[in-house]
Amino acid sequence: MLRAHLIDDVRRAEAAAMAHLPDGALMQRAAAGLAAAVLDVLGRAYGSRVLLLVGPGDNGGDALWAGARLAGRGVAVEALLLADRVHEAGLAALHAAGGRSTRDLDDLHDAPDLLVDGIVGIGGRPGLRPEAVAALEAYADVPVVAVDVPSGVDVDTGRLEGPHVRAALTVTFGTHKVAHLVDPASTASGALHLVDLDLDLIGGPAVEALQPDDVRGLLPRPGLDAQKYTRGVVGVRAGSSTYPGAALLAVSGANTGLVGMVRYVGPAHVADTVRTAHPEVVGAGRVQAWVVGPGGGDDAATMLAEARRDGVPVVVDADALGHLDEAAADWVLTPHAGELAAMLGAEREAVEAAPLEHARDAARRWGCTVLLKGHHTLVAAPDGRVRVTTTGVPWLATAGAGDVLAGLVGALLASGLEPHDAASVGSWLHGAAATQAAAGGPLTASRVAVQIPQVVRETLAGLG
Ligand SMILES: NC(=O)C1=CN([C@@H]2O[C@H](COP(=O)(O)OP(=O)(O)OC[C@H]3O[C@@H](n4cnc5c(N)ncnc54)[C@H](O)[C@@H]3O)[C@@H](O)[C@H]2O)[C@@H](O)CC1
Ligand SMILES: Nc1ncnc2c1ncn2[C@@H]1O[C@H](COP(=O)(O)OP(=O)(O)O)[C@@H](O)[C@H]1O
Ligand SMILES: [K+]
Repeated sequence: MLRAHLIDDVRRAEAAAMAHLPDGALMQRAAAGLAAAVLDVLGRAYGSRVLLLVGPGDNGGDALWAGARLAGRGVAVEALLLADRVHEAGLAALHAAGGRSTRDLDDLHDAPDLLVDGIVGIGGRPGLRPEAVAALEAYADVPVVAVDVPSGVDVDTGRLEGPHVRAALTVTFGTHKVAHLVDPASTASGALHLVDLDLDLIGGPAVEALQPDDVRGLLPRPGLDAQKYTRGVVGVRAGSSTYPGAALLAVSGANTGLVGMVRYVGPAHVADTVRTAHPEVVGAGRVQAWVVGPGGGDDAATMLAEARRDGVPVVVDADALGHLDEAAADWVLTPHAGELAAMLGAEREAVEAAPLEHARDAARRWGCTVLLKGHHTLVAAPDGRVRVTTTGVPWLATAGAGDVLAGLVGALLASGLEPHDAASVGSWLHGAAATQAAAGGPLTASRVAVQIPQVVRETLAGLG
C-alpha cells in the first residue's frame, strides 16, 4: 500500500527520529536521495547544469546540500536564493563544493538542464512569491525536480490556490503527502520518488493507494469447490430506449468472469441486445449485488426502488444518483464531479477544486462508500478512510467508461468484497485495463471491459 500522511504526523515522526540521531542526519539522508534522483534524471554529471531555486527553510537546505553533492560529482550547480536568509550550512557546503549562488535572476544566463525546486516544502503556504514566479517563468521550458512537494500547492488538501511549481518529478521524504496523490495538486507533482528516512509514522495515513500486491490479496478467486452461485451473482438494472448502449457497457464491466453469473433487468429490446452481445447473461432473479442507473433515463427512479427492495448492496451510478434520498452502509455511489456537485448542492468547480473534501463529505452524508471519478479517482468511506486510484490514463475520459466501472464494482461487491475494497479494487483494475488497452493511444469504453480479464490474470500472477 502506498500511504500519504498529514504534515503534523510527518513533523512528529521527524522529531522522534531526530531525538536519537546526530544533528542534520535526516537532512543528509534526504539530500543524498535527492542528489541521486537528480543524477538519474540528468544521465551524466560532467557537462550538466542545474539551477537550485532556494527558499528560506529546510526545503531549501535539502536543495543546497544536494547541490553540494552534485557539484562534488562534477555537475555545474548554481543557486538562486529567493529569501533573505537561507540554510547557512547548506549554502556554505555548496560554495565549498564549487557551486555558485546569486540573489539576482539577471546574473544567470544560459538555461540549465534542470531546475531543483527547493522554494518551500511542508512548511509552505499555498502560492508563490513574485520572485519565485519570475524565476519559473524565465525557465518555463526547463524540467523541474521538486524537493518534497511542488512549491505552492496546499500539501494537506491537494488544492491549488495561486501560482505553484509544475514538476516532472517530485522527490519526497519519509512518506508521501496528500498533494502527491490527490487532484488537482497531483497533476503538479509529476512522477514520484520516495526517499526512505526510516520514520516511525504513528498516525494513520490520510489517504492510501492500492498497489498490485494489495489488489492481488483482495481479488476474488474461485475455490476448488466453487459453484456459480457461491461465487456471487450480480444484477444490472440499466439502459433505456434512449441509451441502450449504457446497459451493454455496464453488463460488459460486470461480465468479466469475476462472478458466477450476471443478470440483466431492463426494457425487452435492450435485453435482447445485451444477450446477443453477452449470451451468458440471464434475466431477473436473486442477486448478491445490484448495479443501477447507467443510461436509465426516466426509469432510473423505478430501477433504484426495485433494487433497494432486495436489501443487497447496490452500486448507484449516473441517472440513479439524482433519485437518492437514503443509502445503506453497504452501497457504493459512483458520481463524477458534476453528479456529486448536484448531490451536495455545490458547484462543479468547487468539487473539482477540492475533490477530497467533497468525497469525504458525501460519504459521511450518505453513510456509505463514495467513489468520485476523475483523473485520480477517490474512494471515500464514511469513517474518513480514503483510497486514491493512481492507475489509468487520460484517454479513459471517454463516454461509457463510467458504465463499465459501475458494472465491475457491482461484480466485486457480489463476489463478497466489502464496499471500500470493491470500489477501490474495481477502480484500480479499470484504470490498469485502460492503460493496457490504450497502449499509448486512444481508447473506447468497450475496449476497457475486454481488457479486464488480462489485467486480473497478470495481477494474480504477480506481473503487475
Ligand atoms: N520533516 C522531515 O521529516 C524532513 C524535512 N526535511 C525538509 O524540510 C522541509 C520543511 O522545512 P521547513 O519546516 O523549514 O519549511 P519549508 O522549507 O517548507 O519553508 C518554510 C519557510 O518558508 C516560508 N514560506 C511559507 N510559505 C511560503 C511561500 N508560499 N513562499 C515563500 N516563503 C514561504 C515560511 O515563512 C518559512 O520561513 C521539508 O519539506 C523537507 O524538504 C528534510 O530535510 C528531512 C526530513
Ligand atoms: N483525466 C483523466 N485521467 C484518467 N481517467 C479519467 C480522467 N478523467 C476521467 N477519467 C475516468 O474516466 C471515466 C469516465 O467516467 P464517467 O465520467 O462516468 O463517463 P460516462 O458517464 O460517459 O461513462 C471514469 O472512470 C474516470 O475516473
Ligand atoms: K519544493
